[in-house]
Amino acid sequence: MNYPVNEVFETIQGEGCFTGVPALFVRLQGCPVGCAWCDTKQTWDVLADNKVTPEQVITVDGTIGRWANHDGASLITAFKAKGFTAKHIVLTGGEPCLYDLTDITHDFIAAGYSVQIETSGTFEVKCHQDVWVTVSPKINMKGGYKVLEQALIRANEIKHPIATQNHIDELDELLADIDLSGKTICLQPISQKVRATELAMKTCIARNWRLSIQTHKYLNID
Ligand SMILES: C[S@@+](CC[C@H](N)C(=O)[O-])C[C@H]1O[C@@H](n2cnc3c(N)ncnc32)[C@H](O)[C@@H]1O
Ligand SMILES: Nc1nc2[nH]cc(C(=O)O)c2c(=O)[nH]1
Ligand code: SF4
Ligand SMILES: [Mg+2]
Repeated sequence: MNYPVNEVFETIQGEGCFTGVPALFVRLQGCPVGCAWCDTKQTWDVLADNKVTPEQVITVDGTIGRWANHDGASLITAFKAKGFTAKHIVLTGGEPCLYDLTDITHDFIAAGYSVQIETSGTFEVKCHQDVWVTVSPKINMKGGYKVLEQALIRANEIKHPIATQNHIDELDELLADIDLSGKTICLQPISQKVRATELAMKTCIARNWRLSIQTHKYLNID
């Protein structure tokens, strides 16, 4: 199956449980969710005018939202051609679960990579059973509670972006009926704001949750 790929790069995972792990990022183009504070707004629309060649997306984009079709095999070939050495692949976006990720995650795992998906939980998560699923729940968004609940049940990690106490209260309400055993909960301050970071730290200490700061933004790397 082909997927619209916006960019591919090797870096250090900056967020969540795998913070610090060398990783190959595969960012898929397309997201209809529309978070006001989204840091990758260029990935929202899949515009025919922005279609480029498959070779052109094997590098950082950052602003344009250009895309090209790839499948798992063509991406693995591209990783090798680039001399990438990371063994962990992060499928992000955009919203990667707009697409059925069964094929691509099977290809990556068969090739010996560990795989993580970053998703908003607004579409059903379809992937290999060994994939680490990070759900960053987008509450009251398109998709509805049933879909979000399915994603939260599948999640290995729930990484919630927060700015105010209201965001924490919403998360409490959302998680009230979910069995959280074996899942890690992280709070991630929105846009490195000082007050959000203080609130996240305070709440993580009180609840024994994990703080996820976007370390790549402090390091000025991709
Ligand atoms: C760009 S999203 C792509 C994956 C998927 N659409 C999602 O929302 O999880 C990757 C991660 O960045 C987080 N994120 C996006 N913009 C952010 C911001 N300004 N501050 C903190 N986290 C942000 C999202 O919540 C998500 O955890
Ligand atoms: N270094 C780095 N870590 C990340 N973790 C999640 C990211 C994302 O945009 O999904 C991201 C990203 O864009 N860069
Ligand atoms: S769901 Fe993810 S990619 Fe989509 S707008 Fe929200 S943060 Fe951005
Ligand atoms: Mg990012």
